[in-house]
Amino acid sequence: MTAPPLALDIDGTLTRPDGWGIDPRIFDPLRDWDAPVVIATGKAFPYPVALCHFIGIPELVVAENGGVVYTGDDVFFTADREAAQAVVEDYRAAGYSPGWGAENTVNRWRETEVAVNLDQPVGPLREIAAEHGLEVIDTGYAYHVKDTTPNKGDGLETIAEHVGFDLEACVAVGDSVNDVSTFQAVGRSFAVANADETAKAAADEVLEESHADGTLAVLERVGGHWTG
Ligand SMILES: O=C(O)COP(=O)(O)O
Ligand SMILES: [Mg+2]
Repeated sequence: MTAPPLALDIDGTLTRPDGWGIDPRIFDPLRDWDAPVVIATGKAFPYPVALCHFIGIPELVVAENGGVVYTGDDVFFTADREAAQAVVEDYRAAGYSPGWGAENTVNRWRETEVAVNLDQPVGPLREIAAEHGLEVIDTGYAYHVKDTTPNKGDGLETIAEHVGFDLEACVAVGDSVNDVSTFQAVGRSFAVANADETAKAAADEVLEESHADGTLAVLERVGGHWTG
């Protein structure tokens, strides 16, 4: 009769109905959640750490699409940034730009991949990434130039092992292709209504509600009366 561990994406999943900014309604239920809460995101490491800090929950974090994993005790890096940086240098040499401005905070603390603004041409980016043996994923919030190996699901497994919770009991919510590995790693997965087709196809259930409304509906459903 206890609450299940949670694996939650940020953008598209904890966001306000207009898609941007954290919905403040998620703070109290997550702070009071009676089981581990893992924030699994494509965003750079400081963002989910800060989110946990401001919610007031232990820092259990998968960042950079699995490139950085934090168990609360140890940090694991499963890729390095150098290869992605080389792709971006070639992209620049071809006349393009990551599209964030010179002193951007999107990539400033990013350690294992590089993000490119969605308003930049993705065709040449994909071509150059492929030449370097890397991939480009589109989360609906940014293009991520990354090593093909890391993913959120493997990061979540690392955290579950260290913290000691059962992934089969874990409930995940997400909205995009970078959440598919999370969905595959857990016992029960939900895609919010605004999710992309890949995430919807991979989820056990597609919610009627969008963004944080979807996540709040899941918390309502599974909180406290979970039987596994
Ligand atoms: O960083 C992104 O592009 C998306 O972030 P998310 O994985 O928390 O949705
Ligand atoms: Mg997302």
